[in-house]
Amino acid sequence: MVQSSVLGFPRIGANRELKKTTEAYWQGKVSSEELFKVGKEIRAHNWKLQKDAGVDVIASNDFSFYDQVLDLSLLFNAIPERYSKYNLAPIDTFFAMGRGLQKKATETEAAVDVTALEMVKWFDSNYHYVRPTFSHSTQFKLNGQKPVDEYLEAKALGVETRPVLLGPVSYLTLGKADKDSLDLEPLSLLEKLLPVYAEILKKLGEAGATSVQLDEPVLVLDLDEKTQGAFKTAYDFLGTQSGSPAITLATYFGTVVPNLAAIKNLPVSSFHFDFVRNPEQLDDVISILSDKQTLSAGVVDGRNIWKNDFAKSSALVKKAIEKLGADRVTVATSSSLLHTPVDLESEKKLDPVIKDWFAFATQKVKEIVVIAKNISGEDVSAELEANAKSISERASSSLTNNKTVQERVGAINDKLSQRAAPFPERLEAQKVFNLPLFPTTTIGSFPQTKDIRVNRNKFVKGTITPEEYEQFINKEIETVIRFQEEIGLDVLVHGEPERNDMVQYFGEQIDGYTFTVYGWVQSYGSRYVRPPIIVGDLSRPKPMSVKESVYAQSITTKHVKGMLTGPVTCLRWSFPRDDVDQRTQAMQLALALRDEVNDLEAAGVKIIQVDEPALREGLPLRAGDERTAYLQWAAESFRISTCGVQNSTQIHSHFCYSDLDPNHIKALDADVVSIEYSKKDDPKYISEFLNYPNHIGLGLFDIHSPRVPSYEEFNAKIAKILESYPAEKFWVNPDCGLKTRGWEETKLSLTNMVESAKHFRELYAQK
Ligand code: MET
Ligand SMILES: [Zn+2]
Repeated sequence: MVQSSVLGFPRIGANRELKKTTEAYWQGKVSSEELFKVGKEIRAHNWKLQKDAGVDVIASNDFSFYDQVLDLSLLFNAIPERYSKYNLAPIDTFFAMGRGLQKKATETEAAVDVTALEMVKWFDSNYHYVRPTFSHSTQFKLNGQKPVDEYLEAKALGVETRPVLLGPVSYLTLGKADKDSLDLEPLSLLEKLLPVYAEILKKLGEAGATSVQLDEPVLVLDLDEKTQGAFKTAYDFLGTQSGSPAITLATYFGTVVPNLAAIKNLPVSSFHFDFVRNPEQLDDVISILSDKQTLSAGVVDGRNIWKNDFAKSSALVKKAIEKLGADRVTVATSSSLLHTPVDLESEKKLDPVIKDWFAFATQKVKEIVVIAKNISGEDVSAELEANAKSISERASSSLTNNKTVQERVGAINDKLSQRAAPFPERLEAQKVFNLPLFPTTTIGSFPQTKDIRVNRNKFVKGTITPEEYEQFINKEIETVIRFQEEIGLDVLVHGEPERNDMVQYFGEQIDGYTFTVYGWVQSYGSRYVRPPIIVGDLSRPKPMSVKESVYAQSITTKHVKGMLTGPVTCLRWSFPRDDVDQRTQAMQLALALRDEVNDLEAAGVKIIQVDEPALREGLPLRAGDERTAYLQWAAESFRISTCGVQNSTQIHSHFCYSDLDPNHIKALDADVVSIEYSKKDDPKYISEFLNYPNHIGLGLFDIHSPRVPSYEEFNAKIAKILESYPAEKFWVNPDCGLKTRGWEETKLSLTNMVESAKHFRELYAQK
């Protein structure tokens, strides 16, 4: 029998139970016991679901209350002193590291005030992990034993699992040196870290685990020699400890071929590779297996929602079996299913024709089992037949093709992606805005209050009329406008109250998209997104955002910035088609957005921001032709969206939560960009932006945290930046939109920020 394996299951719960309970815990409404209970229920549910489906290898320790990388930092005691010094309960230290904590002193407890650790995109996905942060004083030791506890918890339920942990080389490589230890090379800590890994593996062995999955996703990146060499050091050590479970070394999201030398001859029992992304690596990876090593073949996509093509997957697995024998091959998901929604069955509103093309996590679990059965010669002919029918119906469906759109994309020429004049000339034309030095602005969204959500739901359900809803939205816009006027912001926004999500809102107005009701996927912590699904060719039947921006502009004499989501971000934060290349989908979106930008301008909105926070995340993981091509079409699609305007119209763009390369941003030729910066605090980062030719706002406070930075803190930050950064290019803004924040902290933070900008304006006026 060929075995089946799932590398990890979504942990948010079928009804987002995790989010509800974690947020209630943060608000002090439920106890930690209640929180732990809900975590336990979700885990039990997930394990049982997989066991009932017939999966042979089920993961444990794939659960986390915030992030699995942060779990490891806690487990290994990589806790910077600024968190540990408060002696909080472990779960509170954990959350403080993930999201910061600010608490007034009480009679029994001291005040707490600490910012979060940096949060970064997980490879090329929209999941964010909390970056491990090391200093010279980091003392690795076991702090609790979460993987063991969860293994035993599953065992007690009658489910034998394979615990999963991020492997040591990836854990260190994905981390960084803390501010006080900038000369520290994370990988230099390997020798210190390995004994602690060995200790937890040994404990797992003692608890009865026969195998563990160690994820080493950095193997799909370009690695220097030192990092390549670290695999040998790490696994020669971990793979030869007596009493430790057998190791499956797993990679995903790309090809491992350029790094094969680094993992050849390692004493591990098994390798897992992603054959959804890179089926062509099969022969090469098989060639490094020793006689006893087994192969876990990732053939069901952990990153998308399309139904698996059983014929194709079976063919690949059979090819592997021909070389290795059936007892040495496992059928697996390509990666953890963390990146897919939980259950397609919850979707009652989807067009049944389209629904038949999809598989969510629960369905993917079943797919794995069917493929394994098929290969083992069990009779699954009914499933195979239904699958083949669904695949061929989608391929020939009229729902996916729009000739007009295809022709318009075919007619794209260079002129479409060039502003009429270069930046210096545009800057002159944009003096009409009469902005002060250090102009202040925000990134677009303001707090999405309960009131907003309630009214939106009423509107969706039809219990209030479109007119009533519009009135409600206008009232919200007015509140946001008045507040910004009051504190003296320079470029105002309408606050985006009408948007449930920055991609979904536009997707819903673009033909070719479809939507789920329960298709939530974790983005970070308790923040989940519901990516819309690109099913067919994309076009915009009518304006999407003009009404709200025009209303906002009509009630103020200050400049209001129109807000749009860029083509790359729309693409990246959707589930894309797998039958058309990404460039084509980006171009279709670019043309739809170009019409929108031009409509905004014609309606009198002369400052327009097109957000591209996902630009970096889309970058192919390895240098090479694919990456060069991506950078080219990504920038081109942004410029197609934004280059149809007058020189005097000011185009802004915004980027967040990724390590940005100024060259990628430069290619967009936006007049002003705002980038996340508050947690970077790294002089190297700012120096990279020194030569950025256009204007730039470095984010001054973390919007993921309720913490309010003081006026003095803003002053210190700005002063530090201005030590090297040219004043005339510098905009003042937060890291990102404020939609996840409450009004109280928003008011205080923005007021302090604006006051600080005014302070520097005065200082510079005297110069
Ligand atoms: C993740 S980037 C968000 C940009 C958007 N305009 C907002 O303010 O929410
Ligand atoms: Zn942002």
